[in-house]
Amino acid sequence: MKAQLIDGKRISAEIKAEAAEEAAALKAKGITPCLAVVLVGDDSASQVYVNNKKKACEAVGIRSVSHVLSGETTEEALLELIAKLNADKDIHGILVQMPVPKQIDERKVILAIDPKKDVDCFHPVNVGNLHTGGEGFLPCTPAGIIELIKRSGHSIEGKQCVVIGRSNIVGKPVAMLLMQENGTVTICHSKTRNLAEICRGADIIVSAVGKVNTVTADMVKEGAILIDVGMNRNEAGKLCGDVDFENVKEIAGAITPVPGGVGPMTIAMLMKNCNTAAKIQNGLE
Ligand SMILES: Nc1nc(=O)c2c([nH]1)NC[C@@H]1CN(c3ccc(C(=O)N[C@@H](CCC(=O)O)C(=O)O)cc3)C=[N+]21
Repeated sequence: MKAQLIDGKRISAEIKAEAAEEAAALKAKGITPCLAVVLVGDDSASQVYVNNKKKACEAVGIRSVSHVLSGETTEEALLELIAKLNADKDIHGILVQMPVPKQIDERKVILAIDPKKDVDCFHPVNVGNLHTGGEGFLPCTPAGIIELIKRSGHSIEGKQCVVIGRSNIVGKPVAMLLMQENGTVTICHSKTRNLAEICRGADIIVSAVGKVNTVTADMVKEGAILIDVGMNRNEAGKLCGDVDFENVKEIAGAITPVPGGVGPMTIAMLMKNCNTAAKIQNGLE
């Protein structure tokens, strides 16, 4: 293997250790950071993610409370719960696990969360702050990607960055963060005509599509950095990313594995955001 393996497990552990110190410092001031996790329905993948988030809170010393609602929950009932959590001074972060069942409008849910408690950074006020480079939360997966690149020893400044995917949770915000790090950013998507050619010009590729083999070896420049946000199952049912890892790792300069790359970073950054939320709500930031 030619490429450096970017170890998301190790780097996320580093960040969680920093978050644990921060949480301890807050507790010394009489503030216990607390995350409320809301899960609607009994999707098994969502249950696993929510459990992982609770475990991370425990390890870091952040309190967590969970609300598990039936899949038949009405939008009104969910909005009511969010209003209650917004008003609760002991709760600093609110995370409603996505996706929500179809009778509930995801956008209304996001708008209902107090921006000061929006640790996902999904609320338009926080998205706006992200775009204007202001203070506040950074979205967990995109911020985790920037940390992965920097903490594995690479700089973004002046680099050609290609983001594949334009979702609100990954593609668009990670493009913005890469630009703020002084990268030159191209965003590609399903209607992009010459994806392979654009990728071949990239120093950094971030793939967030959700499709196996979106990035193959012929699309990668020698020495490029590959960040794989994909979470797919292959024919064998094995978890794999968007990048053809086995072949790309012989060409790339650095590459993230799936699992063990971007996924753990998302949760580590969530822990940081919970501390930030507690600080904001106590006038410390
Ligand atoms: N409001 C909201 N906020 C989210 O942040 C959010 C969400 N909804 N809905 C679902 C997605 C997905 N997500 C992941 C987090 C960690 C891993 C993770 O740690 N993955 C590990 C292991 C995965 C496994 O083994 O199944 C890895 O990649 O190594 C994956 C996925 C957060 N999400």
